[in-house]
Amino acid sequence: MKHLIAPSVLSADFANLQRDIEMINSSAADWFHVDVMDGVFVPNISFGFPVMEAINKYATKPLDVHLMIVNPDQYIERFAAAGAAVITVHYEACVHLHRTVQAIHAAGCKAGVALNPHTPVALLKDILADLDLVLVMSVNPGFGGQKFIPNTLNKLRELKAMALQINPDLIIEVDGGVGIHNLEDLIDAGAMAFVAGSAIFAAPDPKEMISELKNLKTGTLNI
Ligand SMILES: O=C(CO)[C@@H](O)[C@H](O)COP(=O)(O)O
Repeated sequence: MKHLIAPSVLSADFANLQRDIEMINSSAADWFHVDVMDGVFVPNISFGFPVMEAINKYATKPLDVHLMIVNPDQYIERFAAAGAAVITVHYEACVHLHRTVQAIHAAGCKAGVALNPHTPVALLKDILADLDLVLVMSVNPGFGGQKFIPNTLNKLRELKAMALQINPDLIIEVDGGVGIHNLEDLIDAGAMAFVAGSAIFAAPDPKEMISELKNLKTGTLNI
């Protein structure tokens, strides 16, 4: 399997959202990464259902929805109805994580769990078999344009080793400070899906940058 590129809509130009969505549609990207922030779980507010529905109206690729919100359970069906293909909740935001994962699957979506930089990968051992995806945060969630935290590489290696034992089909995604400068190291550490915001939208030619990210390492991943 070739690695997946998920441009983060958070870094798009919201005054020209349809234009940026169509750029992603016509690019080498695999998914749209949709960051929902509530101002409680993270110190920032992004957008909610109206924007998510607008993205879904024009997007022709799966929506990979990252919920940085408390009490995600109460919104899962609405995000599924708004077009989510993958719903990722935060480990740190869920008291009954297994129930939340069941609810995501019951809503017809793939289920992901995100880990903040300080949260050990080992805490996922007893839920890993039930997950489709783990999102390893390589910055503290809340803002685009932050610097990649190097310890993420150790976390990815540890998660990859766990996944090989427990859930070989698991998609390992990484988010925050990802770009052409570190993509190869991240692939080597075990990641296979890459969220990129500023690396794409601050590039002179965002569509060309998506192609560069997609084609950086030739061949297929050993997953
Ligand atoms: O979830 C988040 C931030 O909380 C990310 O998806 C960022 O939007 C990634 O932005 P860059 O670090 O790639 O600029």
